[in-house]
Amino acid sequence: MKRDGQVRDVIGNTIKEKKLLSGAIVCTVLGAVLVSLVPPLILAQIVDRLTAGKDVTAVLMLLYFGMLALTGLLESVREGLLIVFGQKITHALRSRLMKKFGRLTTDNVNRQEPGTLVSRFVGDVDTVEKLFTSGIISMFADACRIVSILVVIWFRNRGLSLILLLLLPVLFLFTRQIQKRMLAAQIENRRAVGRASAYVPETLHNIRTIHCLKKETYMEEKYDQYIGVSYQAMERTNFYDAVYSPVILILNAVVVAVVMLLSASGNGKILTLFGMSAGTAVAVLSYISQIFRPVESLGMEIQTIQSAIAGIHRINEFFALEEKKEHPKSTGVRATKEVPFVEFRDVTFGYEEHVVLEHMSFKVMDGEQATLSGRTGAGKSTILKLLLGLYEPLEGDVLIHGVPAVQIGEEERRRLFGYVEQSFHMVPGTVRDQITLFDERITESQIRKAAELTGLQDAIEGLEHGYDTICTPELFSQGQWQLLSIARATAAGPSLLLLDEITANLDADTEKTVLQALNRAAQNRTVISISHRTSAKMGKIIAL
Ligand SMILES: Nc1ncnc2c1ncn2[C@@H]1O[C@H](COP(=O)(O)OP(=O)(O)OP(=O)(O)O)[C@@H](O)[C@H]1O
Repeated sequence: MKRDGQVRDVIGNTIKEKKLLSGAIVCTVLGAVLVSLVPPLILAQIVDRLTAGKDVTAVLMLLYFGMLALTGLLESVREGLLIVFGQKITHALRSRLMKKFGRLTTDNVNRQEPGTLVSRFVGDVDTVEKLFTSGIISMFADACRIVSILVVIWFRNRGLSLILLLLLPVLFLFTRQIQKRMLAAQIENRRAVGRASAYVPETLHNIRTIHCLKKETYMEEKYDQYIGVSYQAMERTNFYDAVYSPVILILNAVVVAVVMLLSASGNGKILTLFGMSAGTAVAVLSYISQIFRPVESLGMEIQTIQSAIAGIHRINEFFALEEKKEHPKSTGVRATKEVPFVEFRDVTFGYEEHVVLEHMSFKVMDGEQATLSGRTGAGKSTILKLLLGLYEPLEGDVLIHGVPAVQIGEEERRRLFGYVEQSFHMVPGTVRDQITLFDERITESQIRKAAELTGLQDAIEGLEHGYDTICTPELFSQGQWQLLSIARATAAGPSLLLLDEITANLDADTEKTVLQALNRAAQNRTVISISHRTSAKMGKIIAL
């Protein structure tokens, strides 16, 4: 596991980078705790002066309201700063997650389920943000608050502080019990929501099959089942929430009543513990309500921290996934007459335990055209993946102009390879973006040349905004999308075209158009293709 990939390090780095912000948070947290202790003490003095028939000075009144205002101000500044800090953490974490995603091995990328991946980036990162906005720091502030109030009450009414010392642990345990149950329900809810959100894109993906097999009812029932589990878990959370608050309020009222009754009892012994002036009584009342609130929040904060720990654990699991090996990148892959363009030299490769290619050797020379042929599952697409450097051979060498395919640098890839798959994968953006894939090195004339080569230029120019039209799935027909695939593959002028059953999903007429475009694109290029259709086979046959 790479240490620098962990959530803890992202948080640590953010604290280091934002020293001023972190310092300001500590100051406002401690400041708010200390300043909030003062108003009840001033109030006690005011009430004591009034009951003794003395005047209350304007300064005392102003000080009281001033301290109240300062407490409010410090608390709001603290909340604001915490939100900013939480957002910095979120930003840093999401950027790090995306970086990690880009570095995953091809196998690990294939294994990611869209719903689960989205919940790593969204839900889990949000729980880490909450750790700061309403978890660990608020918990520290609340703990400071409870201790400081207990200290002040100890000097004002020893009896009450003893009652509170006995009561607070019980209250805390009760709170924890409730929160634990709530957490279990929330986790169940999150899992159900994850399953339900993953189910929607999955269903959309298979919607044709579902309609063909008339499986709509099964689909609806399955979705209902997922959201049903989620609603049940939410109802349990709401129930605990509804029970907890009234219990706390009643307890608060009972403590106040007991203390007031005892302080008015007239019994000398009781009064040594509970006796107090009218002013102190007012202050004590205020402190009691102040001490219950943080105990109540403490439970919530523990829950937030627990969810964040679960979120952190899942994010750390993602960070621990295996990354692509770093290879020294080649800077200049040069074509020479003596070295084959593509060479498989005694290659053995398999996915985990499953060996697909054994001691495979073949050569394709510069400008040559070859078709990979073999039964389904023989490993034809795997050969293209090895050529693209997505996987490394277990044994032997996969060479492009004598250089191992995995060592070909990013800059060189588009100049070397043009890859056309069975179906087109649209990227969000315009028609131009589909062709360039946001590669700024591809010029306007290269874009137009690629469109012309595939015979798509009239269709594109006929669109309302031409090359700047935003793409939607219904913009082109299936055959036209496949032509756009060829335009995308040839735009950067690559010397090798890799074609993976590009006409597999097309009717005979469209296949003819695509093959004509392909023949134009294949001029002066090396081509390795896979096709089961005899009509689409090009050049020499490499049998698997
Ligand atoms: N990412 C993967 N993880 C595990 N096994 C895989 C993976 N990709 C392919 N395979 C397996 O490797 C074998 C070869 O697959 P490949 O797609 O290369 O075959 P193919 O010859 O192109 O087949 P087809 O003609 O049906 O497209 C198959 O048994 C397939 O199940």
